[in-house]
Amino acid sequence: MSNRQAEIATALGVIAPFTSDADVDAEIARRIAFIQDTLLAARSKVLVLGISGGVDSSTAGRLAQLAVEQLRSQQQDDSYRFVAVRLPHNVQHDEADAQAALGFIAADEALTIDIAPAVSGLAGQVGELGGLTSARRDFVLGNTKARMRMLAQYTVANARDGLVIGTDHAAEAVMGFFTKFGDGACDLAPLSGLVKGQVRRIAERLGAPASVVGKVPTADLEDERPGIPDEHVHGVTYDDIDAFLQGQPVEESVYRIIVQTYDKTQHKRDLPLVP
Ligand SMILES: NC(=O)c1ccc[n+]([C@@H]2O[C@H](COP(=O)([O-])OP(=O)(O)OC[C@H]3O[C@@H](n4cnc5c(N)ncnc54)[C@H](O)[C@@H]3O)[C@@H](O)[C@H]2O)c1
Ligand SMILES: Nc1ncnc2c1ncn2[C@@H]1O[C@H](COP(=O)(O)O)[C@@H](O)[C@H]1O
Ligand SMILES: O=P(O)(O)OP(=O)(O)O
Ligand SMILES: [Mg+2]
Repeated sequence: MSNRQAEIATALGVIAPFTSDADVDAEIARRIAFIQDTLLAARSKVLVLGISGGVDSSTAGRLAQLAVEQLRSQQQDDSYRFVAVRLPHNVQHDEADAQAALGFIAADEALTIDIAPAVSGLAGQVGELGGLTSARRDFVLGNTKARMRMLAQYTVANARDGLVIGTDHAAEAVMGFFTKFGDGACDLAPLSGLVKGQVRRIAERLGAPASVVGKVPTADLEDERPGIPDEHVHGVTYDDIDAFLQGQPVEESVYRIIVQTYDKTQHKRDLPLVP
């Protein structure tokens, strides 16, 4: 393992590879306890999370649901709740996958908020967008969609005195693959420090259907190119990223892409710059 690999893995809190189902179970229990401790410390009883149909939000959502179910029984208090939020932009092209995710999570409550009217309302007021090519405008509005989802989740959380869950983990964090103050904004991030394969392993162990466990990761932010796989954008695979983070040898080109991307996106993992 190179010094940079070790330094980055440490900075992102990457945990040791799982060697058995017992390791996976222990990690599930630790993360459920983290969610519970966070709620108790914040004196909050409600968790809110957007469910896209991807494996990350499915896993974080199921952990949240299990956390509140246990709290209800431990605290003898029925007001602990998990609210799953569908946040399509108009009609989501893979809505069936999102419904399968909701079926697996079995949330106390499921809401749907279409973000399209808010996104187009804002876009109509921003003159700068008119001067962009259609592809560039679509990309810029992709980040606006991620931020609108953040606004929707915080609006629900504010109304319910709840906390917003984020789904960032080490394999996304290292690539800065989130919209700053969009899906990167949250109150607690229970998947932190996991690599992508570990998220899938946890999902599987929690009983997620194979279609959810094996769902191709996508930010799905662009209207003109729905469902672009993250790996096409990264230029490296999640297996490559996981291997890098777990200190295994990787191709020179993979190493270079990951380290360069990590350095370029450092501002997203830091607090805002101050004088
Ligand atoms: N799978 C996912 O989780 C996911 C989700 C959303 C977006 N994405 C991808 O992530 C990317 C989004 O990131 P982005 O970079 O386009 O938009 P972004 O808005 O997240 O980050 C860019 C913004 O960061 C600020 N910034 C840029 N350089 C800075 C610096 N050196 N110091 C301080 N601030 C700086 C500027 O405000 C800039 O507009 C896209 O590739 C998108 O597809 C992935
Ligand atoms: N379409 C969506 N509906 C609800 N929640 C969503 C949707 N798309 C994204 N989200 C939330 O954002 C995070 C990050 O998604 P990435 O695929 O990693 O970009 C996701 O886990 C949902 O919580
Ligand atoms: O965050 P999600 O649930 O959309 O998962 P993925 O990042 O794999 O698309
Ligand atoms: Mg996704």
